[in-house]
Amino acid sequence: MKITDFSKPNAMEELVSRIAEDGWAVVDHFLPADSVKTLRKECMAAHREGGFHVAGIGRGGDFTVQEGIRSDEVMWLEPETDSASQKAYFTQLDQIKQQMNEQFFMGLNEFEGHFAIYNEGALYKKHLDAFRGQRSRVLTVVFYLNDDWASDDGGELRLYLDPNGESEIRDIMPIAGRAVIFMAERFWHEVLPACRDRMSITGWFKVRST
Ligand SMILES: O=C(O)CCC(=O)C(=O)O
Ligand SMILES: [Fe+2]
Repeated sequence: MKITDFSKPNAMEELVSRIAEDGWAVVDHFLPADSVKTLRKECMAAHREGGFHVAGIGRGGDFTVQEGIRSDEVMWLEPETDSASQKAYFTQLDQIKQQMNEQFFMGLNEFEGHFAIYNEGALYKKHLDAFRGQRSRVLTVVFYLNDDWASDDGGELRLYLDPNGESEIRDIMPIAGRAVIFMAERFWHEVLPACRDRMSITGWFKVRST
């Protein structure tokens, strides 16, 4: 699996062309290690303070909590945050947005995202992120905050590259500083259960709905 190293020169060009060509990309060192560490601390502190809620499926009147399908807890991020690390994350995302819009006319607009904690054993079964009939969520970005993640910890993001089948999959470990970016309407994916707590920021770029 090709991984773009964001600490190397020309990584941004490589990343945006991979998203444009393949529809998905994996990036390591998306933020400096100390920012990732701070984000992890902020995530844990907010959780301790009770800021999270059990995630659900669907929207508005269709919203339901179904722990057999999805069992993470989330807390939405505030765009006007005081946190320097959250600002650094938003700044990185903004660069990607600008490049995707300038080079590939993607029309990405606002970003909405949340911290997520998957407690030991939690999962998110195979799904698509874009709600049917709505074209607002176009690009998914998942960013991982987990130190020292080992291959037998589980918790991989399983990405299905073939929209019609299950043969072409990629299992991606949720290691600290790694981002996975993919087209929200195109890629089915799931979160496999882990044997330890798993933390991330998941979010979506939207296009203006007309
Ligand atoms: O945490 C991940 O790897 C993916 C999370 C996800 O699929 C979602 O929140 O929609
Ligand atoms: Fe998802």
